[in-house]
Amino acid sequence: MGTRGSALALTQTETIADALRRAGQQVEIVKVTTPGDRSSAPIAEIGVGVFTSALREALANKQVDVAVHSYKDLPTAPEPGIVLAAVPVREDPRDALIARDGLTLAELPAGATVGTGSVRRSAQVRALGLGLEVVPIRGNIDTRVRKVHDGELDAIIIARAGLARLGRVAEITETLDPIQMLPAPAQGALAVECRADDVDIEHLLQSIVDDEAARAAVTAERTMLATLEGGCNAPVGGLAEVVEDLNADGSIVERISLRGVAAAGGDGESESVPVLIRASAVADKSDAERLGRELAVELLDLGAGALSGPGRNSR
Ligand SMILES: NCc1[nH]cc(CCC(=O)O)c1CC(=O)O
Repeated sequence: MGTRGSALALTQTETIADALRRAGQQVEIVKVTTPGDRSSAPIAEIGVGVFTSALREALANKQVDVAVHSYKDLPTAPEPGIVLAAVPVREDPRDALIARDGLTLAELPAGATVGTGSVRRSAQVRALGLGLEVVPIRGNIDTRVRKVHDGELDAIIIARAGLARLGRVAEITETLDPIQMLPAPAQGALAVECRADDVDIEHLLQSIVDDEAARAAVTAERTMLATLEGGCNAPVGGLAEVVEDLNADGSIVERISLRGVAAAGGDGESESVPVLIRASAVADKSDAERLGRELAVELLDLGAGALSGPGRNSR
C-alpha cells in the first residue's frame, strides 16, 4: 500500500491496512513523497493533485498495489488505468475552529486573525461579516495548530476529520455548523484506489472496506464539484447526507440530501464581503450522481458560473 509520509496519511493508511490484515491479507506500507509535501508554496501555485499524483504514479508503475488518499485532495477528472475500489466509512466531515482561550467563531473580536489556506473557508468565514482577518497558511496539521498555541494567530479553521484521526479533537474550540461553513466535497472521506486491471484487489477492497452510505454521499458531492469544474482548491463547499424518509405508504426509504455553496470573491485577496450562492436538494439514494449534477446546474443558474478565483478552471 502506498501512502504519503505525513502523520495523517500514515494513520489513514494504517486503518485500511488493519482491516485488510484482519481479513487475512499481508500488507506492506510504502511511503511516497509528493510535491505537496516538499513545497510549502500555496496549493494554488503548485497545482491540483499535488498530494495525489505521485501516489497514483507509484500505483501505475506497480511500486504499490493500493493507494490511500484523502478523497478531497483528488482531482475530479478520472485517472486512466486506476479505479476507485472503496470509500471507507467516513469521519465527521465538518470543519473545526481552533481558537485561543477556547473561543468560538462568534466570540472572536473584530480584527482577530483566522488562518486558512482554503478559498472555500476564507470566503465562508468572511461572508459571516464578523470583521475577522483571514490569513493564508499552509503546512501539516501540527504546524497549523501550533500557530494558535504559539500566539501567532487567534484561530485556524481545519478539517475535523484530520484532528479526529490524529486523536486531537480535544483541541477543537468549535465544530462549525455546515449552515455557516460547508465542508469541501468529500472532506473526511478516504479514496482507496487500485489498478483497473487488478480485479482481485478491487473486489477485495470493495468487500472489506467499502461503505455504501459514504460512497453515495461522496458521489453526490464530487459530481457537483466536477460539474462546477472546480478543483480541490475551488471556492465550493458541498455536503451530502443519507437520511431516512417516509414513503407515501409509511414505509421507510433512504434518501440523499445535498447542500452546496459557491463563493464569489473567495480568493482571500479582495477586501469586500464575498457573495455566497447556495442551493440544496434531496433524491433517492441510488440517484447520487444525478443529484450532484442537478444541484451544480442550479448553482450555475443562480450565478455560480460567473465566479472566478484560483482553481475555478478546467482542473
Ligand atoms: N487539503 C489538505 C487536507 N486533506 C485532507 C485533510 C483532512 C482530512 C480530510 O478531510 O479527510 C486536509 C487538511 C484540512 O483540510 O484541514
